[in-house]
Amino acid sequence: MSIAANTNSEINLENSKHLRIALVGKPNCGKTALFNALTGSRQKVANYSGVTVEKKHGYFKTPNNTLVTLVDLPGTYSLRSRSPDERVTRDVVFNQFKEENSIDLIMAVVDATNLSGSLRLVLELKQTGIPVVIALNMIDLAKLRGFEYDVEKLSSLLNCPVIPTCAIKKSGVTDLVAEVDRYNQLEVTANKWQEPDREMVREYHKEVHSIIKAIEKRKGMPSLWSARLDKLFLHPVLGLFILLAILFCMFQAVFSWATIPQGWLQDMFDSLQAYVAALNPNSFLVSLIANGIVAGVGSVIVFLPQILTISLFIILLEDTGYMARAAFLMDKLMGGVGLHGRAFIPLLSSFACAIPGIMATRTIENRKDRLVTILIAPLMTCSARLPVYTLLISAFIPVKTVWGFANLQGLVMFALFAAGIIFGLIMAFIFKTFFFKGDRQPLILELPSYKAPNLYNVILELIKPAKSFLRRAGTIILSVMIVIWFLSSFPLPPEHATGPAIDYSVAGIVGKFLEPLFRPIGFNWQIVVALIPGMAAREVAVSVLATIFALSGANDDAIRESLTVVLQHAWTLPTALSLITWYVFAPQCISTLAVAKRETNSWQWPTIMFIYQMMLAYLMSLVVFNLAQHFIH
Ligand SMILES: Nc1nc2c(ncn2[C@@H]2O[C@H](COP(=O)(O)OP(=O)(O)OP(=O)(O)O)[C@@H](O)[C@H]2O)c(=O)[nH]1
Ligand SMILES: [Mg+2]
Repeated sequence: MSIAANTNSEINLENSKHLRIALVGKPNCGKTALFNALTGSRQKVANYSGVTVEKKHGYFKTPNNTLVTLVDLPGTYSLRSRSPDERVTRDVVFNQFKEENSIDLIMAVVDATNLSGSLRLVLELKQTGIPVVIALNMIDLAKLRGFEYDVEKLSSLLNCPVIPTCAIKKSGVTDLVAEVDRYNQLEVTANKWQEPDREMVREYHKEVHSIIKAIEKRKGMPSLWSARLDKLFLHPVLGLFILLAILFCMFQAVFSWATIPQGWLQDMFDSLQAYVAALNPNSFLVSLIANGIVAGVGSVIVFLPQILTISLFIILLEDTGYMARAAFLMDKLMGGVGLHGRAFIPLLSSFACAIPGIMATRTIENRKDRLVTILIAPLMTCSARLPVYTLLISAFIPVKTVWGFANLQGLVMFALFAAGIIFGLIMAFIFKTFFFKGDRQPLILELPSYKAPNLYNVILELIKPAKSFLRRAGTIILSVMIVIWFLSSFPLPPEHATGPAIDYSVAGIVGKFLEPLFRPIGFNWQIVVALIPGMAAREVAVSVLATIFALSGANDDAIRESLTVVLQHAWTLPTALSLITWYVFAPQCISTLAVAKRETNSWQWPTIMFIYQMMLAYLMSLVVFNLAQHFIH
């Protein structure tokens, strides 16, 4: 069997042949699952089209000591390639990337439950002259649905090896690797591929049809369950209701399940902070560790259960195949504001983080549609906002049950997410009407069949956000917090100072200098100080507040209280509401702007993104602050 290895350095390049193999196939046929099975990688696998949007490399060695570089590619139905992600696949097949060598072998992945959708691409691939080996994947599902094929005949008709595989169970993988070892027996011919015109497409279809007729020993049935469930989930009224119910449960879960482990973590960090602080109240080092590191980083880490809860919901929606249905349901609504139906999945991914969301827009063909989607992606509530929302909601929104069953805090969180979506749609409408006029293309998206979520995959995908969250806490947040501690502690106050030491520090001075600018929207100087490093990573704002309040309280021997309680005393409700509003809209993330620059290849779009978000945030906070003051006082 193959030896899994992920990095170049693990492989001894001497004394071995080297082959470059590309995985090519229609979307959602299991290319990445096969890639992971062959190379031991952990690339994202999910049950909808357009999961992979860029090329990924992995490595393995065959029993004959051939070193293989395997390239996982975005799915495509044809080499004609329309959208940016599909173009990557075509460019790899035709060796358009200067920095890479040409492909020696194509591993064509064919969905055994849907041959007609897969074989046309195989016929095109055969035209390239590059040797092809076919993985007849999802053979388990095909069998289950009653399909039976004459594999040998398929192999002779297409004149290439065909290996039945089940990528998620790794079955057939050994045979596939054995075919790689027989590479020398395969013929390389000249490239005869031409961009297919209508007539050629018709010819291809005919050929596919006759191949299927010749090899199909028994015709299976499409999944009965999928058809039944679709009647429910795709129903124009009931379906929307179910979608809303699912999202509602997700936010309720954040404030019911997740708050329990969050409480444990909070207690742990509070005791740790108190313990460290008590070691030597006058030492700077102790203060740095207690108030800067433990209070700052701890205040963010306690939100891990929230991040995991939302991630779990999204992973389950992706893995079961529901996500593509949600895209269809939303298509009408999104079409109403001029958004492309394909914008749904990138926007939904932006709930985890705008960065993969913006990258996922590569599946959108039309540049204008893609730009609009990129511009509004940051308005979707990413997980980095969760700590800020949760903290402020816990501090200012009472724990109350409304309508007999709903948790009020969960409802407010739901409303914040909804605000992001609604304003995203409004902005899309404005952009589309004034800047990117154009016709709307219909959404063509193959609906995957429903599957029970794969436990291994769910755990694997859940570990990823947990890891990246903790990594952020341990790197960027930790380093920002150390800097913030210094800026909030020095210079030291003059000898007979009356106020807390932080008032005399750099952070205090800068915050107070900028405060007038933010006074109309109700922000005090502590918030202003928190917003600046919050640009590096949104959650940092929570850490900064924790440190500022820890330092402010350190002098007057106050009993250490949790940040939630401190905030309740320090801020008014209008201020809190204004800050929450700011977080819904403000461009508080440099990495998002950087990715927007990379994906659009210009500074123009991230600049527009920054300016419109800033204006929107200020304006909305102003409105909310004034309304709240008017009604609450
Ligand atoms: N039952 C079964 N499911 C499979 C098999 N291979 C993949 N899957 C599932 O099919 C779905 C799609 O798999 P991916 O590997 O993400 O497909 P892909 O071809 O990389 O998709 P894109 O990147 O979107 O083009 C996932 O839910 C997998 O778990 C298989 O052989 N049998
Ligand atoms: Mg993939």
